[in-house]
Amino acid sequence: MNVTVIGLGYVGLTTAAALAELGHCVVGVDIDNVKIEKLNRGDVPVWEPELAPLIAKNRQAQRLAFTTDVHNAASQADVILVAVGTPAGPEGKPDLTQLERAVSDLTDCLPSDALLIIKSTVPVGTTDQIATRLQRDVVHNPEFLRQGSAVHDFFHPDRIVIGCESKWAAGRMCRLYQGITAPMIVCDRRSAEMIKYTANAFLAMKISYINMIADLCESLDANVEDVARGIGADHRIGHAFLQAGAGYGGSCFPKDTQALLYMGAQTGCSLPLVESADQINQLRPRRLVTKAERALGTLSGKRVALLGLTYKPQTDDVRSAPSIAVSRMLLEKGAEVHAYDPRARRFPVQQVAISPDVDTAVRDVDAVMILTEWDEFRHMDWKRLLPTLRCPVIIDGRNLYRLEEMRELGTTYPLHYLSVGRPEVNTWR
Ligand SMILES: NC(=O)C1=CN([C@@H]2O[C@H](COP(=O)(O)OP(=O)(O)OC[C@H]3O[C@@H](n4cnc5c(N)ncnc54)[C@H](O)[C@@H]3O)[C@@H](O)[C@H]2O)C=CC1
Ligand SMILES: O=C(O)[C@H]1O[C@H](OP(=O)(O)OP(=O)(O)OC[C@H]2O[C@@H](n3ccc(=O)[nH]c3=O)[C@H](O)[C@@H]2O)[C@H](O)[C@@H](O)[C@@H]1O
Repeated sequence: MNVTVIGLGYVGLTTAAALAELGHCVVGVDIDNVKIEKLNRGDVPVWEPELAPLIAKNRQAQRLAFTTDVHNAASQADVILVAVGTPAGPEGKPDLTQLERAVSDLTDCLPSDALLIIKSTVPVGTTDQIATRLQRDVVHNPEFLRQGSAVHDFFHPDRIVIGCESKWAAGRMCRLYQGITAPMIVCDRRSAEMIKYTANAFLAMKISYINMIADLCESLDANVEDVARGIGADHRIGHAFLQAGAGYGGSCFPKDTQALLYMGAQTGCSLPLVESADQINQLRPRRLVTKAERALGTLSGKRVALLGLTYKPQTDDVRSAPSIAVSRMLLEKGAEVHAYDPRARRFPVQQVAISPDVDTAVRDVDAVMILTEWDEFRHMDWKRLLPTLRCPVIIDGRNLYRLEEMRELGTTYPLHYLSVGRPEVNTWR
């Protein structure tokens, strides 16, 4: 089929390349000239594992092309997917400006037999409104891929959700995804929109739940990792998303939980579980900064190195990353902040001094704070690094190291190791 994908961010670009790999003839459209020029030169504007070779392969096979010309691309299409951004606006209300523009750009070039699919995460009722406006069946097909494993997730989804009103649309969706083995959940458009928010909020609740329990573990001298292992073994709970730490970031969990709360407020329906998940998450950065303050007495005049700026490993994305709130708080308390991340781009807090490597970042600092679980940090040689620190304080916001390992290290190299929901190791003072 001829497919047009509008909006080439993490989702749109991955979807375009993966649909081409399935054998479709795909044109990716974006309003960002620079992005399209880059793609047409063979560069990939975002870093996502497996994506660059997939794009190169399908461009070479002439199944994938990029343009800013939506009219030309859409007029040939059997299927048009919209994957533009839907960021949070004031009070958590989703900002649909990009979507509105994409839909109006399409109104005068949409072939009568083309299927329009909204893939962006949108408030319940949005796809219905677009269908009414365009007077045709429009599908809502939410995306569940994760950054860092987007290509893998596209080809191995747990399910494909199709919100539509006609058998014709559902049939075309089956053809679009032919080659992918996954249960198809066909439902109405509003329920499909609701599934997306409900799934993200549930995962966010799981993380906040274990973070809440981690805080209690600290007060009661228990170990949250053992607790997570113990509860996760119950298949009704499961092991996934029980990693306590700095809290969730990224462009989706924070904005989608807030969007759900906004929808609740609009309809007079309170959502206390989601509200608590959000509140608990917002307090995670403060909790880590307080640990640093406790270990050092004061943060004023102290130098702190942040290891990891992205909201999770295997991505270059820093949107709503815990590192942003942590660095702002440290700076407010008078600390000097240095940071290293293997991939992060455009960190928004200007006063943070970005170092080219770990060695430079941690030299002469009063504390090291780990915020992203990059493999590089997991395998660091602390025996070599600890003597280069001014104070041997490690605040591990992602529980990267085993406590026995740190206790053993502490017998030869005095240190103060503070992690999340686990007993401290202190052989320093
Ligand atoms: N990032 C993720 O992992 C996931 C995101 N989602 C949802 O997918 C949607 C897209 O997310 P991302 O890919 O992260 O967005 P993004 O912000 O990375 O990219 C959006 C792209 O759309 C382009 N764009 C904006 N207006 C346009 C227009 N009128 N015509 C053509 N292009 C236009 C922008 O230039 C940008 O390249 C959002 O609704 C998000 O909530 C869903 C699942 C996963
Ligand atoms: O709607 C979206 O955008 C996507 O949001 C998440 O994907 P993503 O944000 O890319 O990454 P996750 O792996 O879910 O991690 C999100 C955040 O939660 C944190 N997290 C995750 C798991 C965990 O156990 N503990 C924890 O703190 C991560 O560090 C990260 O900051 C969902 O997992 C995807 O299914 C969804 O499509």
